[in-house]
Amino acid sequence: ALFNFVMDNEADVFYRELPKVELHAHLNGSVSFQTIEKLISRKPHLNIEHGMTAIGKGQRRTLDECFQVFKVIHQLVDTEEDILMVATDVIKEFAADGVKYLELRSTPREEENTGKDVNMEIDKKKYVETVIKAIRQCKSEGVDIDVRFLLAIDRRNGTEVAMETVKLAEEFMLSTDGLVVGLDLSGDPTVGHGKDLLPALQRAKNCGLKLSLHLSEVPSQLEESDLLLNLPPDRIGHGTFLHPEVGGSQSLVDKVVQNNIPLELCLTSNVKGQTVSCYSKHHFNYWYQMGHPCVICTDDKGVFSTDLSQEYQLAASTFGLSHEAVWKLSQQAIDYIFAPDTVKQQLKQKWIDIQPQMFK
Ligand SMILES: CNc1ncnc2c1ncn2[C@@H]1O[C@H](COP(=O)(O)O)[C@@H](O)[C@H]1O
Ligand SMILES: [Zn+2]
Repeated sequence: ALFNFVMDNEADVFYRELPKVELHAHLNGSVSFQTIEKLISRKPHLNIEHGMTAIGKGQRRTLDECFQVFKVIHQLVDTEEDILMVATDVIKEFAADGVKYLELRSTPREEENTGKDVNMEIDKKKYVETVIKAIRQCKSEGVDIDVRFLLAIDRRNGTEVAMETVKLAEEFMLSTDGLVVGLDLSGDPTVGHGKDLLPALQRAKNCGLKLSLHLSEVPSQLEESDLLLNLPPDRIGHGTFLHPEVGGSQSLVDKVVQNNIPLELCLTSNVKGQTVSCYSKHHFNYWYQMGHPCVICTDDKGVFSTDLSQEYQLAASTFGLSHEAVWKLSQQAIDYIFAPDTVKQQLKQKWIDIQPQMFK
């Protein structure tokens, strides 16, 4: 029974051995069952149970309920020690799943930890430094994965916090020698408006930070999506309701196509969060058929009880992709990473080295 929580299923060996690129992973949504166990035992007074932090097999929640889950996880992850452990565990888990390049994203948070040791206080700068420390530690331990970091703007927090986050990202881009590569715009899509965040996002773009924006994750955001597409962003998260068949518009699709903006697609996240009714109706099909750049991602592997191997296998079984097509899908994702060309070349070589073992 314990293992039911661990993972819905385990992917077949082909998908586990497939070298993969993960471009859409929220740190606190990626916390595994095992790590949650450790956090719960550190904080028994919170009375948090597993059912509150993950959505298991066959279960679904509204998107709104998903955002309640993040609040619970944030309660469990509120000290420097927690953040360091969570980031380290998440990186090692992605590596164990065959991910060779990972862009982690996380919202810098400040936690007062009132009543506890003053040393436990954490500010946004310390938060970012701690994630970077975890990335560097994994690297020095020889974990076989290249990890980059995107600072996330929670749309709920408005103009000023967004600008503050951009400045922080700018600072860290320079001081970490390119480990911080860009920004993410995320958070409850029903709260706040993209227009308030445009100046901050524009500034980010101007100073060389890359942008990955959650766009049209829920219906009826045509105006906001249009505004944000004019930036344009370097990648799009979800884009579930961009195309006309689901209430989007052809002009939005045209903007995405003309700017050749890759989509980060997260099948289980959308099905469990109920913005997509079933796997076969996922918009992966629409964009993939068109030959548009699509990258399979997990979004929140902990909360949605999945991993990247499973997501590739689900895409393949749902849409009838051959092993060759799946290989191509994972290989093409290299072109859409935010790290520089030298990194892309290294990854492409890795794929070339691994290919013969997988197609013998
Ligand atoms: C399910 N679809 C989604 N849509 C929008 N934002 C999401 C999300 N899933 C996660 N996040 C964003 O990531 C945060 C948790 O990780 P971090 O604390 O930043 O590491 C959430 O609070 C939310 O802002
Ligand atoms: Zn997301």
